[in-house]
Amino acid sequence: MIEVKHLTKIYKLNKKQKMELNTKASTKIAVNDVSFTAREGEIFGLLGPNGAGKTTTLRSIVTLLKPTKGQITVSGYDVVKDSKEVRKRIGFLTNELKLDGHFTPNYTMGFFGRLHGMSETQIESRKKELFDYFGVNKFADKKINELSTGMKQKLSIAVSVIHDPEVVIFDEPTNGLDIITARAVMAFLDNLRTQGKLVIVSTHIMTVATKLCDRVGIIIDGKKVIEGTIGDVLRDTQCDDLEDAFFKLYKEAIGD
Ligand SMILES: Nc1ncnc2c1ncn2[C@@H]1O[C@H](COP(=O)(O)OP(=O)(O)OP(=O)(O)O)[C@@H](O)[C@H]1O
Repeated sequence: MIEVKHLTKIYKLNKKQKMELNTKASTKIAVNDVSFTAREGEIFGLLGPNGAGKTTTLRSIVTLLKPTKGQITVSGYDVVKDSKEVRKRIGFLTNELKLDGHFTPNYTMGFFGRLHGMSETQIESRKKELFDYFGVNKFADKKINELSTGMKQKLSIAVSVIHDPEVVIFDEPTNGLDIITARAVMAFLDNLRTQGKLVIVSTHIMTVATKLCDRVGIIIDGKKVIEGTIGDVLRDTQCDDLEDAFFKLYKEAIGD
């Protein structure tokens, strides 16, 4: 289980950031008192427009950012005090993960497996499972530079979950992917849910959330405006689809 309690993240802004945001303020509240719970066997979606605070929330969960206020626990471990224990249990996937193009998929999987303290036997068996699933076998000894974009993306996912984590956090899972790769990624996440893993994804694409997520939390301008199953959200907003519900909540939140 992941419990996010009253998470607040405030960034200090440098001169350049102040100019970009067109503000004189010296800080930016990226996440403002956000709480939610996600459980094993479900895909929880963190939804919101660009800049809403999704990435900041996910990076706080995976121990890459320290919350300014509030507390997050992953399987009972505090992300600040027990960050090592949290990292063992989590796979963090982002399309920004850059693999070194001079190495092969085989070498890369071994390298990351060893980083996670896995034995060579464990690495080989997990590698086989993931390469079979994503169809990487034919390319396992080619340089990553020579692979197609879709294949590189599938390999990045395989690398991120080499240690078979119980929790998988995926920032914008389908962003920038072609339709075939996007479908393979969604099927993979669905499969993780079937295995009883806890999956959290962030997305601003409501059709992806509708297809994939059991429950969602919608964040607008750093604040959570609703949490529940897709059915709960539709009922509470009296809308027929998630996109309409999202726009209704967005208008209410920004006071339009
Ligand atoms: N390191 C930082 N320093 C200052 N401000 C930041 C920093 N990182 C993010 N922000 C600001 O915090 C807010 C939330 O950003 P965040 O990346 O969490 O949003 P997001 O919902 O993931 O959106 P996107 O999909 O655009 O990444 C934005 O206004 C962003 O400009």
